[in-house]
Amino acid sequence: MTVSIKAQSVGLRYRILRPLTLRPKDKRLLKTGGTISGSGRRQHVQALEDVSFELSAGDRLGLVGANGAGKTTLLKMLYGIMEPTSGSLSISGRVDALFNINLGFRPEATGRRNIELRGLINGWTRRQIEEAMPEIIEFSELGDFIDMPFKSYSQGMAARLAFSVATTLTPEILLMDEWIGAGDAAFQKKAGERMNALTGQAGIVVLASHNDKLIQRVCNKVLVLEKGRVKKFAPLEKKPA
Ligand SMILES: Nc1ncnc2c1ncn2[C@@H]1O[C@H](COP(=O)(O)OP(=O)(O)OP(=O)(O)O)[C@@H](O)[C@H]1O
Repeated sequence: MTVSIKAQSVGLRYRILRPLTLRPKDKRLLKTGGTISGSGRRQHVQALEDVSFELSAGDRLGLVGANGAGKTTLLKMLYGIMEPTSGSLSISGRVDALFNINLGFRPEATGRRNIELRGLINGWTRRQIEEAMPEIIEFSELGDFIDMPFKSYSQGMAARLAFSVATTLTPEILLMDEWIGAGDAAFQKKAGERMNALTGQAGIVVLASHNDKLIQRVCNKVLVLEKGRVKKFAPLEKKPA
């Protein structure tokens, strides 16, 4: 099976029930967020509208846009947490996501124990986990900290652990949020190389970030969202280093 993502005129509308207010609407055009509509208590936010793009094996997409432009909403849809309310989205390939570094990690458990737990949650066998363990620990470069509780890790150390676990047994489609920027320059370089390897093995990476340099380094395509609409979807020219 070939790995691919195809979004055709995808839209997503959040429904909101808000308390009644007599306060007049703020008519100023805001730069952030989708479009609010509706009347009375029943309102909705159009977070994505008419979003179309196609990705195939080997693509590394950078998802960019201002706060509230719809990046997280799109990632959640690609992950299958939410269905589009209009248009169609078809995805072939096993999807894995790294949205929030701390999500799913137990603060009191050691890094090593957390690797086991993550593995079990993701459906690995104990044997697979045992076999992958040395590589995960080595890639994370956490050294003796691997046997310290997760809560004693810095954000960057947590990012190293999360990334190492998620990419050692390679997913076909990897979705990621800004957090990868938490790693230091050396780790980001290594992570970038691993993402290249992953897409080299016919995978797809989608990375939402406000960090232009990171997107430039890691991605080959960019999707710019503005208030839920596609402003640009284009190949990314590699700038000379
Ligand atoms: N659960 C929700 N209910 C209602 N509206 C929501 C919900 N989640 C997000 N939105 C709205 O959808 C729009 C897009 O939000 P989203 O989180 O996708 O943006 P983003 O591009 O990831 O922003 P940021 O850069 O700030 O993380 C915003 O207008 C936001 O207010």
